[in-house]
Amino acid sequence: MAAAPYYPWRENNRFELMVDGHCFFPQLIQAMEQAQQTIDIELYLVESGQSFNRVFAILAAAAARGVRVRCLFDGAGSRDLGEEDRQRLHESGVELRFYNPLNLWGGRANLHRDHRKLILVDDQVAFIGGTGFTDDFCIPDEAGHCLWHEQMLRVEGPVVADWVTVFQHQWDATHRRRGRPPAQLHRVRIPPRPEGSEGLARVSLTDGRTHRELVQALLSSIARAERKVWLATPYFVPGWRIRRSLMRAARRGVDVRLLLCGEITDHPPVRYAGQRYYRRLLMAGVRIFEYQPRFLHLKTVLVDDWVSLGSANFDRWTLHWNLEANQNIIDSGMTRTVEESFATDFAESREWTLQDWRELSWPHRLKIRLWGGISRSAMVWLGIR
Ligand SMILES: O=P(O)(O)OC[C@H](O)CO
Repeated sequence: MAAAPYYPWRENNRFELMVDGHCFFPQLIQAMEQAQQTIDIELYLVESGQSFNRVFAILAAAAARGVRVRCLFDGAGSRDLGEEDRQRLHESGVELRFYNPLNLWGGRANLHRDHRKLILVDDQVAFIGGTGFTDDFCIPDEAGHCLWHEQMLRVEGPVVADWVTVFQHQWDATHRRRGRPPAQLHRVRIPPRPEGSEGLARVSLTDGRTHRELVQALLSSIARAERKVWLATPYFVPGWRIRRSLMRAARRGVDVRLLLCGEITDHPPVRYAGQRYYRRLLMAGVRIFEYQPRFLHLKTVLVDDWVSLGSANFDRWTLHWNLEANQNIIDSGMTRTVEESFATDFAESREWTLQDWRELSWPHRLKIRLWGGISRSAMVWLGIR
């Protein structure tokens, strides 16, 4: 059995947190414009539109000046990337691969998705986070806001070499997809927390078929939490282990807060399905905030001074099926920045109380029961624990 990938902590890295498309999209564009050797992109959501047109122009120009440009897009997440756009990528010299294209006869195999979001430039700079190349993420409205509230991380330093390995591995694996070995889940040894508090970074992954190291790392951090566990996700349907660890931490006095989406969401049923956990979480002392201004799409966790940011929603569904990638960080500057970002978002959120739960309207309760029941049945039917 092939060993699951294992990435140690690396020292001397530099980070920059970029909040929302109006901030990170121009930086992504600029980095790709300046590429001299390689641009490697692994993304879930990619669709035709203004943002793709801008990216295409940069990639085509890069390929024309001799930069090796590789795009690995998920076959489902990129279904709205038009045929013309695919064609012009090919024609401009960009190497293009699709992870697990949807197949009418594929059955459950269609559910395995590459959900990672990773952009590498010259093997020197990595961008990791939750974005795709869609207008909702990248193109601001007249008020200067992008519809989806998102974070991306710019990383430089030794850990980038690990991201290069991650991309290369998936690029090769996608090419020889046929005849994959059967799924076999195993535990991965989590490297111990290193000494120090600056510039430390580690690649953390899940491959739903073989390992969920990213979740193991989260659970082990929460189990050791002393002060705070703040977790942001747009799709909050976690498994019982994560719910239990959050409640245990809250009961022992840790400040546990969830930052979730409010009514502005692309999947209202998922929000209702997750709300069925609110009562027990609130009773355990977990504070729940629903972000109001826009669609909150962040996937960020802060446990004391440990930060994890990337593609993982920590919901049962995607952890079971997907490839996910997060950057785990210990760095005092990043801790402060992430803390401030959470504080800003909490201030723009509605906080739930047990009183709110008791006073919920019956139509709302009905939706929670309906979508909660459907979600539970789907998990049982698909054998998701
Ligand atoms: O899967 P995410 O978290 O990248 O979000 C994309 C949505 O699934 C699109 O509906």
